[in-house]
Amino acid sequence: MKILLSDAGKRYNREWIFRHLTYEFEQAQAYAITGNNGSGKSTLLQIISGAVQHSEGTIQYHEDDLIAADVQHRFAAMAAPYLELPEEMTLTEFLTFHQSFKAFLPGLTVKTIIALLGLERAAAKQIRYFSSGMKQRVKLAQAILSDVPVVLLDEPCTNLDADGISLYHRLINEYCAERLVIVSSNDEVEYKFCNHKISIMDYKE
Ligand SMILES: Nc1ncnc2c1ncn2[C@@H]1O[C@H](COP(=O)(O)OP(=O)(O)OP(=O)(O)O)[C@@H](O)[C@H]1O
Repeated sequence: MKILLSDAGKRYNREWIFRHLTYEFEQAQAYAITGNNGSGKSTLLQIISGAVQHSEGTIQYHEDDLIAADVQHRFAAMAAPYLELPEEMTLTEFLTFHQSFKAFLPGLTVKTIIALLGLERAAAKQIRYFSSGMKQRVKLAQAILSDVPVVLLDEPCTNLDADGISLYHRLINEYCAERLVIVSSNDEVEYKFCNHKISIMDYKE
């Protein structure tokens, strides 16, 4: 799996958020997108995920051949503070539902994932009653444990306590070595495992 950005740019109204971004993301590598608040890190990650449309240039996913733009989303999973969980579902219902359209990594079941997250006692609780840190653990699990080659993480340690941060590092170490991981963050705790760093500030006009 490769993601190729060629002369990519994004403009909101008259303001270019970034421009002339040419970059190759490769399998089994981890990338950090860094930059000041409001510089465009989340925007770039959402463009890579396909959730936001870029204004110029191209974003291509390749796996042997070029992957059509309308099916790129099948190859990536994302966790972000602004992506909501279905509040009315219980944790078990949500993970079962998720699995019906995006399988989890081989060997993982809804039950083992709940145990991995340390959320056994909340398995039958509606997500609306979860704390912000509990929700963040669930978001990380659905992104990192989905059976997809590309994992996109926006501010992955938002709302996590020390145990939650250890869980995050454990999930990365155990499940991400062979995948293409991109983290958008300003906090080294979130991206210290990344072996490539992209500063969005280098792609301002
Ligand atoms: N839908 C939108 N319409 C107009 N402007 C937007 C929109 N979304 C984001 N922006 C602007 O794009 C810029 C980049 O925002 P973005 O959220 O990508 O920054 P960021 O680097 O992730 O910030 P932070 O570190 O605070 O999370 C900001 O100036 C923001 O106001």
